[in-house]
Amino acid sequence: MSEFTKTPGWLDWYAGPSQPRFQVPEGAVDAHCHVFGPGAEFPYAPERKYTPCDASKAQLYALRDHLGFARNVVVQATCHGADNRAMVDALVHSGGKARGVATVRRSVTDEELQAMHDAGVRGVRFNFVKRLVDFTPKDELLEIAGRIAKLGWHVVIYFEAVDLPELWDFFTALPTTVVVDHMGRPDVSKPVDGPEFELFLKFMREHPNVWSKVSCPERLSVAGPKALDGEQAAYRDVVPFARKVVEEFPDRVLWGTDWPHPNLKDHMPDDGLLVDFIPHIATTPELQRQLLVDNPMRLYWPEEVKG
Ligand SMILES: O=C(O)/C=C(\CC(=O)C(=O)O)C(=O)O
Repeated sequence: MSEFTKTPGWLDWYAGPSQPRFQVPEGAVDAHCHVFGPGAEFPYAPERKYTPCDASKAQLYALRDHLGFARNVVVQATCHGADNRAMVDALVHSGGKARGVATVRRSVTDEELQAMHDAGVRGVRFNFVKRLVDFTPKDELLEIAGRIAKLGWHVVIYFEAVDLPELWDFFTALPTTVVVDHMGRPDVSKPVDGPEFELFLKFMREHPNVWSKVSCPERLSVAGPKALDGEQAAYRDVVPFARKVVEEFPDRVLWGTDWPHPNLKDHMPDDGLLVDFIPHIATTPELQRQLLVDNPMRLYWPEEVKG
């Protein structure tokens, strides 16, 4: 039993997800997911902004197998702060089938970075979503970026669309591949060809080192319908945004479940139905293979990619 009490109103991950109708291609990677604790083994960080339910590596890997994925990229969740032990433990027990993205502070040593590299970490996450983290000075982040670049790692950035103009200069100064979480969280009630999303597309167009995860429709959708009760065309308002990114940048997109879906307030999606969202945004077998296999393999397992 964990001594932690969940944040009031916390929604637990969906137990017993459906079998997806969409069969992901062989070797598919769930490139954005998390583990939470378990809190009794890997305590949540004192500075956390939420206390989740537990979501263990065994539960994550059972979901991977159920959905038909071959591998995972486990992203450090903010409830663990810069204590990467739960994430690293998941990598170490994955049989080489998981890579990770860490959160580190300036005080991290070269030995600690190397140990994380040996465990399978290939990136760091810089989070700018104010409800999730306290502010970290940009000079500290740039210093970290310079250090992890030497290991061949990349930077994952999480921010909300309205903050892109202010963060632009910082993002474009990063010396690594830069992966944006969830398309920079567009407001999907605005037009897909409006100025806000256009700015994000311009960010990707002008910077070939910028990639995007086209994930989290359940977080971005305003109008639904929800991925529940067998819904085969969920989150229709997100489709034009994600499809646009997939079609314009087919070799720089990633997809992930975001299991166990931290901080959802409205509903918890059925992960099987979330997989059924994929063919709505990557509409050909070629685009699906790039999104789910070729791109994540190039970024996270380059040593296994020939040529
Ligand atoms: O899981 C996500 O991608 C999004 C999150 C949580 C998060 O990033 C974290 O806790 O680290 C969110 O929007 O609350």
